[in-house]
Amino acid sequence: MSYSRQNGPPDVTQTTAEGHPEGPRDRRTIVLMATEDAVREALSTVNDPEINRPITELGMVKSVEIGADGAVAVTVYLTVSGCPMRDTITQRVTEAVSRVEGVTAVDVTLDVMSDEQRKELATALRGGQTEREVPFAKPGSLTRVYAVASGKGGVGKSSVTVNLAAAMAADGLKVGVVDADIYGHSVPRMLGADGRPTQVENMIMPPSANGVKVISIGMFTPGNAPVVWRGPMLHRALQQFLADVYWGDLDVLLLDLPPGTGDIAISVAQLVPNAEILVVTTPQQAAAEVAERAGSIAVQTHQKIVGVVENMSGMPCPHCGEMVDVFGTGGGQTVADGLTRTTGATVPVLGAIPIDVRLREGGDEGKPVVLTDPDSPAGSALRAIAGKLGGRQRGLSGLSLGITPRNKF
Ligand SMILES: Nc1ncnc2c1ncn2[C@@H]1O[C@H](COP(=O)(O)OP(=O)(O)OP(=O)(O)O)[C@@H](O)[C@H]1O
Repeated sequence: MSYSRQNGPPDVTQTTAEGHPEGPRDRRTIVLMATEDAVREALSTVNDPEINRPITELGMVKSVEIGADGAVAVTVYLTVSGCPMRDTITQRVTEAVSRVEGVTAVDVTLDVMSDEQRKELATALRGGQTEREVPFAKPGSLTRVYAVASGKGGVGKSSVTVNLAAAMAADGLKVGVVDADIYGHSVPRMLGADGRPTQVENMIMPPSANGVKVISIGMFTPGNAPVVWRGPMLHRALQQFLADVYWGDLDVLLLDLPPGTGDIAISVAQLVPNAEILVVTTPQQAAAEVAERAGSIAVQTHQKIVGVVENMSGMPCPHCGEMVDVFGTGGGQTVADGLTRTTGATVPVLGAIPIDVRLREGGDEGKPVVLTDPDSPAGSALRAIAGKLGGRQRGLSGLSLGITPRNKF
């Protein structure tokens, strides 16, 4: 169809009926033509899958060209070459642009950011800060940080961490997990996070699974190689996980600590002094004594203990349903009472989780029981604890209230 000057350029986005020399009843359709503004607006609805912010804000749209036939060519910058999200980004861009009126075809070309562009992006993601700093330790931080500790290994600390994280994310909170159990990292598998983190300059994009962002040393070691690191290296790794990972605005960050009272617990206290300690123990008295020792490190580091979780608290007999106290009873309360005495602040038992085969299976398969079987005894106990921790008020201490004192005249 051709257009007279009178009708204007063919960038009109509506169909009209108007007068025509051949008679008023002749109905003409003006070809719908996409505008660059409309295409860019559509692109602003496309989030980068890892950073979770619009690609337009991240400087990822290199160019937009619209042909006379309505075919749109978009060139998108990837943050790194071989970005694992390239297909997702292409698909999202194609879908968003195809929805713009007048677009007849979409062609997406991928380019890669220069070092300079990556630096700018990393600085922008740090909120303009070029220096590395731990965002959760800043006075205005609204993220609640829980360091999950235990005395002995194998008491279910990682299982508890992963399930609490998944339950809070299912409740709509933005949740991250740092697998700080450097020697026994198991969180990614338990959460089903098998992706590798992408790096933009020295900023790391954490993979996410079941709505939870997660970072682990296991994502940086080849295969199942053991990590043989000493204190200062562990400290640097933890600092990187906290300062160099792009977490975005989290409601809750959970740190899965190694068992015992080692270097990492002290590093956590230095790097995130506002982290609150969550102690996991079994009902066994011997385990409780060690757990109490691990918890009481909080006295030296001046950290708060948010509570105790008793895991493996009995097992329902598969034949009669009666609870069998495989690991004895009372360990959780013993730890809570002991820590209350040591710290002088009330330390509650937040809940007791029974032994449940589904919890173990969920961990092996990367499907947390709180999601697959939320009403199972273990699932509902974990969800109740998550509700207590996730529902707590964010701290306001040290926050600017945005009040400007009035001048006195
Ligand atoms: N309540 C439970 N019911 C059944 N199995 C459980 C329960 N809690 C944990 N497990 C299983 O016990 C094993 C140890 O759990 P997990 O790895 O979470 O412990 P951990 O304290 O983090 O150990 P470590 O610190 O040594 O890594 C896992 O196989 C896990 O699936």
